[in-house]
Amino acid sequence: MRTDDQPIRISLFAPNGRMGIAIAAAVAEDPGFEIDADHGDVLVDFSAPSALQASLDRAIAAGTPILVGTTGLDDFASRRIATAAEQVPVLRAANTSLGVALLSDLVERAARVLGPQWDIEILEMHHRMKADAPSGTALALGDAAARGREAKMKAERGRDGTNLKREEGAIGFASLRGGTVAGDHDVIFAGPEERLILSHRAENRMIFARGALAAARFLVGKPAGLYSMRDVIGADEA
Ligand SMILES: NC(=O)C1=CN([C@@H]2O[C@H](COP(=O)(O)OP(=O)(O)OC[C@H]3O[C@@H](n4cnc5c(N)ncnc54)[C@H](OP(=O)(O)O)[C@@H]3O)[C@@H](O)[C@H]2O)C=CC1
Ligand SMILES: O=C(O)C1=N[C@H](C(=O)O)C[C@H](O)C1
Repeated sequence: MRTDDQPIRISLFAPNGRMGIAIAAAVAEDPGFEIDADHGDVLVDFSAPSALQASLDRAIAAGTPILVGTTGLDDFASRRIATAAEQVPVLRAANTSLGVALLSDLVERAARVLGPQWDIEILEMHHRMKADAPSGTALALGDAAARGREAKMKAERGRDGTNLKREEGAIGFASLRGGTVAGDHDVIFAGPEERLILSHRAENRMIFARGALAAARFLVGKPAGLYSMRDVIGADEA
C-alpha cells in the first residue's frame, strides 16, 4: 500500500507514443511521480481507439484508476468507459491542459448567456500526424456549448458544396492540419454585428503531460466513478 510521502507510480499504456514520451519527461522533472511499467498506482492511456478495451480491462484487473486521454472515441467507446467507471475511477479527458479545462467552463457559460441567436463555430489546428478530426477537444468544447444552451448537440462537420446555409442552433466544426502545431482551439460566437472568440493555444505537448500528472494525482484514492479535468481544477464548484 502506497503512503502519501511516496511518489505516485505511473504506468504508461503506450510508452512509445508522442504523449507517452512527453509524460515520461514530465515524470522525470517531478519528484512526486515515478514510472512503474507493471505496478502503477494509476494507468495512463494515450493511445488509439482500438486499444481502449485493453486498457480498461488492464485497469479493472489491477483495481487501479485510469486516465483515458485518447481521442477519436465513438458512442460505443463512451459506453465502455461508463461501464468501467462502475468498477474503478476513470478520468476521461480529450485535453489534459489546465487552460482547456477552464476554457470548457467559460464556453459553457458564454453559450448560456448569449443564447441560440449567436452562432457557434469551432476551429482547431493540429500537427500533420494527428489521426482524428475534429479534435477530441473541439468536440468536447462543442458539448460544453450545447450544455450551456441546454440543447442537444447538432454538429455541422466538414462543410463542402452548395446550399449549405446554417441550420438553426447548429455548432460548426473546422479542422486544419500542418507542421508541428501542438493544438490550437478557437470557439467563435458569431452574433449580429459582433463576435466573441475564446481561444486556447497549446505551445508544447508538455502542457498535456503535466496536466495528465495533475489528473493522476487527483485520481489516487478516489472511489469508482467517471471524472473530468473540470473536477481536477474544481471548475464546477467555483
Ligand atoms: N488528452 C490530451 O490532452 C491529449 C490527447 N492526445 C490523444 O492521445 C492519443 C495518442 O496521441 P499521440 O501520443 O500523439 O499518438 P502517437 O501515434 O504518437 O502514439 C500512439 C501510441 O499508441 C500505441 N497504440 C496504438 N494502437 C495501439 C493498440 N491497439 N494497443 C496498444 N498500443 C497502441 C502506439 O503504439 P505503436 O506505435 O506500437 O502502434 C503508440 O505508441 C491520440 O488519440 C491523441 O489525439 C494527444 C495529445 C493530448
Ligand atoms: O493529437 C493531439 O496532438 C492532440 N489531441 C487532443 C485532441 O484531439 O483534442 C488534444 C490536443 O489538442 C492534442
